[in-house]
Amino acid sequence: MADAITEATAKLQLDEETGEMVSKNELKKRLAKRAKKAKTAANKAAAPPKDTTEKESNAAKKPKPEETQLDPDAMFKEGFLAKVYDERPTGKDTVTRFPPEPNGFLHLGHAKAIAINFGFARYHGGVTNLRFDDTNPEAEEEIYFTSIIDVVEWLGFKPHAITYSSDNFQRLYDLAEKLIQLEKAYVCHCNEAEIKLQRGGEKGTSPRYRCVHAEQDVETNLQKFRDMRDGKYQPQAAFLRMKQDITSGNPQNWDLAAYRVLSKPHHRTGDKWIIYPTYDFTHCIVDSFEGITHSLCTTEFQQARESYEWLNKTLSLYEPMQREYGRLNVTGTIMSKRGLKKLIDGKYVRGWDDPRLYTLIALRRRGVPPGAILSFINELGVTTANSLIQLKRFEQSVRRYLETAVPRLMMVLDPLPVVIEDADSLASSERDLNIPFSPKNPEFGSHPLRLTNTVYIDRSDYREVDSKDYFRLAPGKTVGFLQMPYPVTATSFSKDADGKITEVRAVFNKDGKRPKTYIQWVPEGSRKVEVRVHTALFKSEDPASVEGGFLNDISPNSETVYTDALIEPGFEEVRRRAPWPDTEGEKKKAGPESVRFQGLRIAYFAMDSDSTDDKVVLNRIVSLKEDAGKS
Ligand SMILES: Nc1ncnc2c1ncn2[C@@H]1O[C@H](COP(=O)(O)OP(=O)(O)OP(=O)(O)O)[C@@H](O)[C@H]1O
Ligand SMILES: NC(=O)CC[C@H](N)C(=O)O
Repeated sequence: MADAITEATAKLQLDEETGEMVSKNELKKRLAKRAKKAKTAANKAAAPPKDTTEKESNAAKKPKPEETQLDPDAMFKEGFLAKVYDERPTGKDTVTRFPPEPNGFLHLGHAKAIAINFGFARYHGGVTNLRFDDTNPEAEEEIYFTSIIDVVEWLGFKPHAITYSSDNFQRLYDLAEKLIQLEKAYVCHCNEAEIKLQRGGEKGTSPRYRCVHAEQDVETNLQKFRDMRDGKYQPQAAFLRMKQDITSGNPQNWDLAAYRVLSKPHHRTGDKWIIYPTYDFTHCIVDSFEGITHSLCTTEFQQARESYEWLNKTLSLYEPMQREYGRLNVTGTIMSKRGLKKLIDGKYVRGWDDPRLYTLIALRRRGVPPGAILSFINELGVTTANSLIQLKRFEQSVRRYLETAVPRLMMVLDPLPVVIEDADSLASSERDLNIPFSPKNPEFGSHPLRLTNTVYIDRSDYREVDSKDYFRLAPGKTVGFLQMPYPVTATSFSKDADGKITEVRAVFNKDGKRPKTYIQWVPEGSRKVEVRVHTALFKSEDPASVEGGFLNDISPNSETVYTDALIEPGFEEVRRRAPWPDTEGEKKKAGPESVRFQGLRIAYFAMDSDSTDDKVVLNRIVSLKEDAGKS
């Protein structure tokens, strides 16, 4: 009997509706029963809600997670990115770049750009540069540089070179002079209102025209441009404009700015320069300098492709190919830098890396593995359409990834002692348990666990008054305790003056049937940990459009802290053996968040950066089932 139970518990599955571990057969029975019930309900309804019935019966035969894992290179093998490659099949000579502006922390959307640019080159045997697009000294700070490099590596990518647009300031300047000499650029002194009129007025519908400055000769333009460089103009008093094609239907051809006076010291070039090249002037040229074969960016740059191509062609430079993919946006959160800053300054969250945010440093702190982020992006696929994804879809991907990637441990959030009165009757082999870290994968190994006379279960798994639809522990009731040799029957309980149950007493049921339901427990001497369970920070799907702004949409209880949770001793080994899983990006530098595990019947957890050697703080990465814990 004892062996049979220990063996059987290894094969238990989670009943997502009740949160219990049950045998495969029992789960099948329950699902079939629920499907039948749903079907009857559906048939009874006036308009037959066919969808519901289908959904329910689909739930009963959900494919196993392994069966739904996608080829990690799927997004490069077919669809948009495969077509882009076919236009220019460069093989091992493929060179891409990921070009963030170092003016904030990267967010989940950027992970798509990283996965695409680095993944595309890697898939074709080429390389990728991490390029800091640092042409705007007004917003850049050192901390962003370090954090961006860290995040790229954490996602498992190695930049071929880390480059800076600013390293090219001299070459860019020389090319600007060349453009003037080619009569394709002029120094303009118009103000914003005048420029707007030249570009067709407020609606862009009145006739477009060039200002007098466009008529200046090369010498005048060169002199004025040098004067800009030498500090003879205040910001806004002069700027260099490209002479493109104002008759074109594309605003990106309407004599865009190439250089402006900013008079701000730059974090790399100091006060060497007071004029700075614009994005439109810089990006295509630096792509060309770096020999980029495929310059992949988001669709808001589609119109800019014309000026991108025009400039390299006009300057007779090597021409990279720009192609555009859809942005990744997620609902129910804020990702803009300004929005995040408000949340942080207002102390609504713990910082830029608060586990409730969707910056990549926050997802990392929360414990989301880099591989889960990459597989989420791969699953979404890449097209030219922008995608608006619900957070629960992201969480579903993370959950699916974690299911086979991390070990399982028993823990209780709100411990309730259970004294097993006949525990001393056990043989020592029944007390010294050996628990596998994974029910399926023997490579995860196992750890010893000693069954003590008093164990702790979660308070929510005990009820003072039993009922028919309740399957866990109650007076006189028997349930399985995961991995224990015998089922346990509750005999009595005690309460304190406030009516709170303080202790349950129980005995083994050595001759009983195999129980249908199993709950988790931890032995005496388990480690006390603080557990933080976060739910969505915002109440609505679209916080930005809530009246009065997104601060009015903040959920009052997005963080629950359990200060007295207990985790079984197997945790120490899980901690020692981190990272879980052992991926490229975490091998080199595994932070506390790489200590990940499934807390049986509760959720997936990771260690928080607030942890010390003595005090362990855990974050919930994601629940075991959709919507659990949502307020
Ligand atoms: N939501 C997104 N989905 C996919 N790619 C993105 C997204 N946001 C930015 N990128 C891409 O990441 C690269 C570097 O981004 P950069 O920091 O310059 O972007 P950004 O547009 O300023 O981002 P944000 O304003 O959202 O912080 C660019 O190629 C950009 O197109
Ligand atoms: N072409 C691009 O990928 C754009 C990158 C650039 N740093 C930006 O503004 O967003």
